[in-house]
Amino acid sequence: MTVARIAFTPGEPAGIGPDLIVKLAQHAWPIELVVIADASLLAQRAALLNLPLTIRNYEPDEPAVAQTAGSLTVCHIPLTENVVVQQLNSNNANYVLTTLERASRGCLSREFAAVVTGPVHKGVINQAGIPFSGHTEFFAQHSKTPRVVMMLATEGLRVALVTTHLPLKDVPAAITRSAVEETLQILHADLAKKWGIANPRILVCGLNPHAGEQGHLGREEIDHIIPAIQSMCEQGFDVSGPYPADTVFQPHYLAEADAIVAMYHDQGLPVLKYKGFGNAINITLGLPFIRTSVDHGTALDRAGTHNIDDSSALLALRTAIDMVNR
Ligand SMILES: NC(=O)c1ccc[n+]([C@@H]2O[C@H](COP(=O)([O-])OP(=O)(O)OC[C@H]3O[C@@H](n4cnc5c(N)ncnc54)[C@H](O)[C@@H]3O)[C@@H](O)[C@H]2O)c1
Ligand SMILES: N[C@H](C(=O)O)[C@H](O)COP(=O)(O)O
Repeated sequence: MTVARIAFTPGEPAGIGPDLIVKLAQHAWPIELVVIADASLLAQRAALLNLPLTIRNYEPDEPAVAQTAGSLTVCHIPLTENVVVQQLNSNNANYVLTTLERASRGCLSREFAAVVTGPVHKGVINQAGIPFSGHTEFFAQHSKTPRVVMMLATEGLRVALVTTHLPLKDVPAAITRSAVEETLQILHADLAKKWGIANPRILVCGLNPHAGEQGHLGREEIDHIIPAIQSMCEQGFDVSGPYPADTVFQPHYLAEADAIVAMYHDQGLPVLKYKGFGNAINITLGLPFIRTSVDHGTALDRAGTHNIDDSSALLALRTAIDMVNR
């Protein structure tokens, strides 16, 4: 049986991404885990954490081998400057983006079966003068995919977003009928393909308080969201709403739903993270490859300490492996 290769990008080098991959390396994996990062950074972080680590250079032309505990296969990308743990350095922003670009290129060429990402610091990349709003947008742009969907998932709840990293003032204009309908189509297709749910049931939030109160508290529901839902229903999809976002996250609604669609980041993700922070994953739907990620950020204050939770990273990797196998 051939062994799949999965790329891992640790993200911000001063944050907990390198710690997470050193911790993941303490397990054996049924795939070759190709870490796209500076090899000396990983060796230094393992030493700091006092964890065993043998680094093997990635050889793309050799057959992939399953990962043994205590080892990592590293596709070396050199840092621009040495890393001081917990200290952001905008001079390493290009390094971070080079790791993402290498992973994306490898996924598009099928060198890698999937990519799992650690957390990046969006602010420090922008501080370096490079416009960047997130992995989701980066991978969409790099793969020339016009629309992708950010979804976070934990036990008992999946939340997909119509808009991603957008200033709140720009959200209403982005809630168009086509944006909502395309999000629903991508979500429906990926729930079927990646989770094996034959006819997913999707509940859609409104944008305004009380889903617009019949137009008295905003018209986005009437003008855009309802027409998109109706169109999906006419095509035979099990989609309902718009529901007021403050009431839809109740057990009796969730019991009937495979996913909730929220209109913007902080409408849906606080609920998801309250329910499952640390035990959730972030997945980009609609990309031409599998991408999963942790549900948390760079946690700079905890980098290089033993005080981190690697549950989300473990779940992101296990989910990617399951999806590759499926
Ligand atoms: N996947 C990603 O790339 C991703 C996701 C979210 C946030 N971010 C970025 O991370 C940066 C910091 O964001 P933030 O401070 O809002 O969120 P954060 O998740 O980094 O930290 C929030 C709190 O949770 C704690 N925490 C986070 N992950 C933890 C873990 N694995 N174990 C133990 N404690 C953990 C932190 O110490 C902090 O107290 C921002 O630049 C943001 O854009 C990146
Ligand atoms: N929106 C994500 C979250 O809150 O967890 C996070 O910023 C990561 O986004 P990307 O996967 O696009 O980097």
